[in-house]
Amino acid sequence: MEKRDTGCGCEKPKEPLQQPSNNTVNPDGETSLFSIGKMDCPTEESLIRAKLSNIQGIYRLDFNLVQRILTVGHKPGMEQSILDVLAPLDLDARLATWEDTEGAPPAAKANWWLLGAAAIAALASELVYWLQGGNTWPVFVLALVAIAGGGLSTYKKGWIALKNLNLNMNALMSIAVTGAILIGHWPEAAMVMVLFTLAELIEAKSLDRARNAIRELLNLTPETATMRQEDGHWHETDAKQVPLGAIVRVRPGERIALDGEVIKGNSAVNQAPITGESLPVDKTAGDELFAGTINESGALEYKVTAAANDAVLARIIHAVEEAQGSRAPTQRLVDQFAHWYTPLVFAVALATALLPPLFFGGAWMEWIYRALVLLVIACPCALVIATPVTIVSGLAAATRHGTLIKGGAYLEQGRRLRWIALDKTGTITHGKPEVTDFEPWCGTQVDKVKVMTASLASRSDHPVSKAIAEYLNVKKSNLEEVETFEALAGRGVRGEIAGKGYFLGNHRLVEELKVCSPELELLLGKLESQGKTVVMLVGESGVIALFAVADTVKESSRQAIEELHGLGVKTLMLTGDNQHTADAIAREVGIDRAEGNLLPEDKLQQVESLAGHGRVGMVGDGINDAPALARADIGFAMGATGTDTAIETADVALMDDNLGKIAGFIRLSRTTAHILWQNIILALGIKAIFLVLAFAGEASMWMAVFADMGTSLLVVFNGLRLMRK
Ligand SMILES: Nc1ncnc2c1ncn2[C@@H]1O[C@H](COP(=O)(O)OP(=O)(O)OP(=O)(O)O)[C@@H](O)[C@H]1O
Ligand SMILES: [Zn+2]
Repeated sequence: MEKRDTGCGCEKPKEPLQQPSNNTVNPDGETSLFSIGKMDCPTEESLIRAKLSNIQGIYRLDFNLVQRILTVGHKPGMEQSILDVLAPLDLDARLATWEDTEGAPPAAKANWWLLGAAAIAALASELVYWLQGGNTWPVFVLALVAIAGGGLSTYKKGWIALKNLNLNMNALMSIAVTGAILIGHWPEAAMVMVLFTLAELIEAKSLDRARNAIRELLNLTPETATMRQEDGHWHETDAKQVPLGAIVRVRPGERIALDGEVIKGNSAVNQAPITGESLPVDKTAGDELFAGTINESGALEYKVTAAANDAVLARIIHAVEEAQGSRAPTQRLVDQFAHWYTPLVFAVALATALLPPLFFGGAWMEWIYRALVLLVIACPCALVIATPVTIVSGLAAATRHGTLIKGGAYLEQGRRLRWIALDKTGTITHGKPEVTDFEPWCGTQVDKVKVMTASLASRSDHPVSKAIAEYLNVKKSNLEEVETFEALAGRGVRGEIAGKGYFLGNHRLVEELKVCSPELELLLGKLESQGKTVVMLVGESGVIALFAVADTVKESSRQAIEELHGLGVKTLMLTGDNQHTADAIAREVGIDRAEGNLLPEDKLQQVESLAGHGRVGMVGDGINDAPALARADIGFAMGATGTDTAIETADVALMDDNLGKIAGFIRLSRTTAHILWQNIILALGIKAIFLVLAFAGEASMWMAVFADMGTSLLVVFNGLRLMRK
């Protein structure tokens, strides 16, 4: 259990963001994170897996290659023994937490001078060999210098792998280089070793870029904040030291250092770092501010509401980093393939070295050489690295646009969505309805009706109730005491005032109470066909008054729906509101189908009934949409800056309430899939070509290393391309 120091003893620590949920859960188990400093190429992963997977008490292993984090689910108290098992692998393993992964350990320091000298020695060896027409002692010496300078670490890692009966790239390279030496190809052995080491270094560097892409978002928050001291002076303070409740000042043009609530001043704030929307938002006393956003026009004073490491932005970043650990389906497929590929090529190489000379009179030296080339080709590195780099770049791009994706799997699945179900209130509309009509129904005194209604409505958080309470504007001291107050899901509220029962609710409720009448029905029909929502105050003698409220459609909704249709995605509106209103709003924004009068479980059922027609996404703002959001293949939460629960429960959280982000997400998912397949075809294609060439004796060893290095770099850069999307 990890605790955050919120800087205030009485503050309850927030729950850590959820781990991706597709893991086996063991109720009495613990989860530990290990930082594996030298886990660069996926080859190290299989080494660790082989070591740990057979140990009693370990039930889960998750590798996050990009962050170099290994998550182990195990019986309590096993941390040290896990470290002991990992120690001989020499991978620099240590216990870690998500908080202290601050910039994952940098790639092993490259000794460029040594590598440069090794490269010169290798080239010189090649040159001398060519000038003197054969292997002379200077050729040996130069080649040995090159191999020692460039390849010792490869040999060391290769040896550890071989000892563990693991054929990783280092093992294959060590065998290939040693083999080349044994058959007298000295300069080539030297060249291959130097090139391989260089390739590894460049690859590690490019992975660092992907790794830091998300971290860089965190650098958006200033290190210091201007805090008011007890004596009223302003003082520049380390942002991490600012306690909750402190008063902080931010000048125009400055970035906001901490989450807070404005207490003084007016300004426009650019919230793009969080919402991806660069249109400034006006802020005044009482409004929320987010760390990392930019204060544009005026000076603001605000009260700090979250410690630095608890800011919305910090929590987003942790969520995305954890999301990188969950494997996308393609990645699992590729991993499985790689698992078989290397041993298979190794077997083929062995056969190539032995069979032709033994049975078909081939020349030994020639066929052994071809076998060695095959070994070089056997590395699946490019293939295995291609997927995580692409996915992580995609996740980073989405985060930059204010879309928080909770796992690579969702990014991959997004392009398959055929239906999007949308909630009405707060998703398509602003969710801030206003009262348009007030009609007393029976001859009760209007003033009394207002007080009764306001007393009930002010007890509820529902937008409709809030609108009514605001409209009636009854002084707090005049409100009646409400007893046994109760919210009736999808209907309204009830409570007792002065011993008498009252209801405030919709048509469904009125029908259930059997107090409807044809006259009422007529008026309801008229108001509803105008897109209004009607609720009624009901007393013991029947309906007392009618209130109609109308919500406005967001300007962005119409275009967002059009974009979805353009992508071939069908839309369905699901709402607890009446069918007339549902139809009116649906028509206004161009939604394909609308279903009204739905209770939360009906929304779930609607989503379920779509499941037969391809993947289904559901967009909602939380409360009565939760079951449907959970059932959908991808659940989208709107306006996640407001609620922590949205960040934590949804599969994809949209940081502001612009529906257009859904189409953006689907497009990004399609591009990601494109690049993924490009990468896989590229990696496999180049291998296939070289396999044939090597077999035909047309490929030399260092062509093979070049090809391998080139492919790795190509797929990494191709993947990083997504980051600019
Ligand atoms: N607390 C309440 N006060 C007043 N009316 C309510 C309340 N709760 C529900 N209602 C009535 O019941 C209807 C359905 O409510 P529900 O919360 O299920 O969905 P909704 O808010 O209308 O919209 P959506 O499903 O699109 O989010 C509301 O439109 C309203 O008429
Ligand atoms: Zn009726």
